[in-house]
Amino acid sequence: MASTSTSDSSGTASAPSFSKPLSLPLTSEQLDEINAYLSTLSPQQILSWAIDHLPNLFQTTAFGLTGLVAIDMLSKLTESPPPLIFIDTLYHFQETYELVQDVEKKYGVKVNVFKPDGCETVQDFEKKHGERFWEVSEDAYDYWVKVEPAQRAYQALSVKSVITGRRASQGGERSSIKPLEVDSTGLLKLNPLFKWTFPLVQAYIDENDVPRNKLLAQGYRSVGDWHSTSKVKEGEDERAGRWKGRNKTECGLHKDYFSMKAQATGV
Ligand SMILES: Nc1ncnc2c1ncn2[C@@H]1O[C@H](COP(=O)(O)OS(=O)(=O)O)[C@@H](OP(=O)(O)O)[C@H]1O
Repeated sequence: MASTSTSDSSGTASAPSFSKPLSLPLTSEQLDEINAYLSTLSPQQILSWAIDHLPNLFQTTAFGLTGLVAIDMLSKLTESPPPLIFIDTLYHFQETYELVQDVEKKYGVKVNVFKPDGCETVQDFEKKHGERFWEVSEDAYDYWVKVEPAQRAYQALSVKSVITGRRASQGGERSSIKPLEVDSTGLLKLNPLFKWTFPLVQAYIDENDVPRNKLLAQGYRSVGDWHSTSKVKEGEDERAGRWKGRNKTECGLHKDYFSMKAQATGV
């Protein structure tokens, strides 16, 4: 797949012209070229480019503020925004489940919900894995509540590309995040707000009256499972309330699938 580049009159931005949708797999040169271009764009422009270029595109979201900004932007860019994927770990706060309904109602977008394998309720999950399984093995817990259901979702829906809500200013492993990534399974991951800071995200949410998690008004900032999410103090990092006091900053969804699977299943 050859690409041609076009420069505007100022000579600053160079738009690689790839097939629509992109044909996969991308070479590392193509990925670099795309990232160099996307890095010059606004989140809305990145999302428009994604709608045109990314095959079988979905948005994976836990309805965090960043994902909500993307949902709102997409609703203003296209009549048929990418469908959503929500991995229901069964341990979300009630307020998160209410937010899912608020978003469905306001935007009329389809939410594909995937739960841990063979489980409809927490009781089902605890029958299989025991109570407080996250205290037994964090990695195995992450695999069975998020990584495996996500992989099942991608296969069931023939997903080739997802929009995520990760940003560089969230720090840790995200500090050097690029607009477009290819994971070890070949899935394309687009991070349209990779450059935005928390205040920018918050201002967009307020200015556009985007529905948000009611827990935010109580001092929470980043919301995951109830047993690993706490409030943050003024001046603390936005993700400081996730796995507080533990040496952990990621839920496994954005780690290498094959090593997560091997750790949890031995295969
Ligand atoms: N449960 C679930 N279902 C679907 N997608 C999910 C889920 N958890 C995380 N994500 C995706 O990862 C983005 C970052 O989430 P977080 O900052 O909460 O971190 S973490 O992934 O939980 O470690 C998150 O961004 P948002 O869209 O802002 O929520 C999603 O793109």
